[in-house]
Amino acid sequence: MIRTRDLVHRYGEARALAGVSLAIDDGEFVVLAGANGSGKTTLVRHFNGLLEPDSGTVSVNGRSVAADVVAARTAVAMVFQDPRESFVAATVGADVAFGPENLGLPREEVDRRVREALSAVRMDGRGDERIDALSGGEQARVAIAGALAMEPDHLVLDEPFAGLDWPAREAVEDRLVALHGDGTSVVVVTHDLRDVAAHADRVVALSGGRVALDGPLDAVRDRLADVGVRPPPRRSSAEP
Ligand SMILES: Nc1ncnc2c1ncn2[C@@H]1O[C@H](COP(=O)(O)OP(=O)(O)OP(=O)(O)O)[C@@H](O)[C@H]1O
Repeated sequence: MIRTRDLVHRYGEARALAGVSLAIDDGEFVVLAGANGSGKTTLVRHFNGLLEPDSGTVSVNGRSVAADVVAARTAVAMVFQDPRESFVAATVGADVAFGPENLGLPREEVDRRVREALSAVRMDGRGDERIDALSGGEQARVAIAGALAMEPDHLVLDEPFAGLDWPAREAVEDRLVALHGDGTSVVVVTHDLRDVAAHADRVVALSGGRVALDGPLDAVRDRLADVGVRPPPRRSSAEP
C-alpha cells in the first residue's frame, strides 16, 4: 500500500500540497487527475522519496519512505513526464536493463524482462538503438519499458500517453490493464480522463494541493468539471 498522511510540500513560499491524506491499496488502479499546477506531479514524487515532505508522512508497504528510500524505489517504479529524466544509458536495451541489473537478477532474467518490456511498448528488437536518436514518443516508450522491467509492486506513470501514437497508447494501456489484473497497483497521472478512466477503480482529483474528489468514475463524474478536469464520455450500455 502507498499511504500519505497530512502531506504538505512547499516550493519556497508556495504550497504545492496542502495536507494530502491518501491510501492506494495493493492492486488498485487509480487515476490521479487535476488541473495544471494542482499538485499531481509533486504528490507522486513523494511516493518513492524523490521529494521530502515539509510535514506529514509517506509510507510504502508499511515502511516510511524517509526511513528506507531504497525499499520505496524498489517497490514503486516511476515514469516521469519528461522521459529524459529517467535515462541512464546510451542505448535502449542497456537503459531498460539497468534497473533489473541493479536488483542483482541473473542475466537470463534481465534479458527476459527487457524483451517483454520492449515488446509491451512495441519497441521489439530495437535494443541496440541509441536513445538520443529516437523520437520523443519513442523515448517515452523506452522510459515506460524501463519501469515495466522493474516489475514493481506499484507502477506510477506521470502523463504517460502524452507523446504516444495510437498503437503505442493502446499497447501500453493493455499492458497496464494486464498488470492490474496480476495484482500490481497502477497510478496514472493525467488531465485527460479519456486515456484510462474506463479501467480505473478510482479517480482521485487534486485541486489547489488538496484531494478534491475521490471515488469511482461514475461517482465523481459530475463534479470533475468543477476542478478543471474534462469528464470522459459516458460509455453507452450497448458497448461491450
Ligand atoms: N520545482 C518547482 N519549483 C517551484 N514551484 C514548483 C516546482 N514544481 C512545481 N511547482 C509548483 O507547484 C505547484 C504544483 O505543481 P505540480 O507540477 O505538482 O502540478 P501538476 O498538477 O503536476 O501540474 P501539470 O498538470 O501542469 O503537470 C504549481 O503551482 C507549480 O508551479
